[in-house]
Amino acid sequence: MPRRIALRRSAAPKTRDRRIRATTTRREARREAAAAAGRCSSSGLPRSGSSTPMESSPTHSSSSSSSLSPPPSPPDRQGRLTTTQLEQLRVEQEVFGIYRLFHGVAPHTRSFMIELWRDKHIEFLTRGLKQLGPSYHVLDANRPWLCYWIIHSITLMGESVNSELEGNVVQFLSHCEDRNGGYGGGPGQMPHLATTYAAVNTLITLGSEMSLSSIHRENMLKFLLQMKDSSGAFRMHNGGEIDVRACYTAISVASILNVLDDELVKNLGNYILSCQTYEGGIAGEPGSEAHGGYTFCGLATMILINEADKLDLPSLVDWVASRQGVECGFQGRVNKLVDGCYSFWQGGVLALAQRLLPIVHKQLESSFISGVQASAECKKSCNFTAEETGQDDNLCRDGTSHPENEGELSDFGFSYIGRHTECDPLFHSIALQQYILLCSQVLEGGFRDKPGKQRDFYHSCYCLSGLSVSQYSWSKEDGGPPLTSSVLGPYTNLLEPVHPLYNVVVDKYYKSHEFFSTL
Ligand SMILES: CC(C)=CCC/C(C)=C/CC/C(C)=C/COP(=O)(O)OP(=O)(O)O
Ligand SMILES: [Zn+2]
Repeated sequence: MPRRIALRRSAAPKTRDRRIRATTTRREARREAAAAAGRCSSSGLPRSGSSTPMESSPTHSSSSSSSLSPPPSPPDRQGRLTTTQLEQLRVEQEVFGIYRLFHGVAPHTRSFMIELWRDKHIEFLTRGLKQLGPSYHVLDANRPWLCYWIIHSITLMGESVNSELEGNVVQFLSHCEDRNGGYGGGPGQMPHLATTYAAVNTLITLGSEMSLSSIHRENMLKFLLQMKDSSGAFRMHNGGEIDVRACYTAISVASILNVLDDELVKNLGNYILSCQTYEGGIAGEPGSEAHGGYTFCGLATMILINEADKLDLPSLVDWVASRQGVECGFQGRVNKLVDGCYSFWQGGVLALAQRLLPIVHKQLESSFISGVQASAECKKSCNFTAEETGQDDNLCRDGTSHPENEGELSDFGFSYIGRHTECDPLFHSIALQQYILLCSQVLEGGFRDKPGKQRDFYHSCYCLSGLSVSQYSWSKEDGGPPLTSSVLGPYTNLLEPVHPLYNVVVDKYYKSHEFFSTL
């Protein structure tokens, strides 16, 4: 599959130049790491080859995984394992995963187990995408989602689909677009906010002129306004349910396409606020239980409409941080099992909150005396200054609203990503990478909820998105190459960074921002 790395420098504004440099540095760093490891493919990825010395030599004994046993043979220099090695590794991975689920500590971690099996993932994902053709009938109302999960996953690994597949996807999504705006789950189906979000994120991730210009923004705005309820919230579809997911998908689409207006935002913040529970997290609708998926949707929406300071952020952060368990992964809600997909839903919330820490401190200070002490403690480790956090952001840092400081509604997603933080991650990022690579990664390609479950495209997308968020969680500037110590396993495991508000790869976001801000 061809790899497209070319980025046009010509009319790029300053910020974009900075991004291009960051991208180049990231790719160079990954390439250098691959070269040092003896894997010299042009993209820095392990390459599949034909016969290798490892394959023709006798395999190492299939002895136990005790730490007294001799160190395992590494995979060959091209990153391939023999069938016997693969089988042994699978058994070890299952045992390790199950062991971790019950005991929460690693018995013995073998270095080659923590490798990201890129080629296998790309193979699994590309095969899935090709199967989405006209004869596809499984999950028929979900095809835009499948496109997004697969194409976003491929892009996170620094690859892209070939132009024929891209053309097919753009054409297919055009058939799903309603002539009055929005996208349905398949051709001729009723437009729905979830599939609209999936279709728009797919087209932005593909990123070509053909792809971006296929979206009819005026109709989209009309559709979004139709989904707006008098309460301020949104419905998933005409006559459909109202919930926080609908609010997020509507606002994410409006913001990224640069059509967000006051009418869409009216009373929305109060609705989301009414979904924050006594636990600290956010529920799907008022009166329900807090859940990681909805907490992500609620917080991202509030940031995009510049009302994050209305939420009780200290209790939200506290609730989400407490969802990372001894197994190293995240659970979605209290008393439930960990699951790889929450690596993004919960990990993403903490990545967002990391850049809201000045508001968290202010809320703690103005609440009660123990809050002031906690804030002082926290400040000592975070070391904020006004200049560091104040670069063209319009979020209130004193917990109150200042309409005179407010910028254009569609700017909040853009200014958020350029923001600098001195704060360390709010979760254990290496532990999360362990869960994703050791328990969720399937060696034949793809990711799963947990050991014992089947791989699927949804979990592949959100495990990889969570992995990216974790790898960059120590970076003080968004998108800058992380230190090797922030990336578990070989540096070739490094993924592309995502824009955590929309969950699209940052470079793709910048390209779309440039495209839609000039229209
Ligand atoms: C953008 C968009 C559409 C976001 C969706 C966000 C999301 C994942 C919401 C979660 C929905 C939910 C209540 C799952 C619980 O399932 P469960 O009971 O099977 O899982 P659990 O035991 O882990 O809670
Ligand atoms: Zn899941």
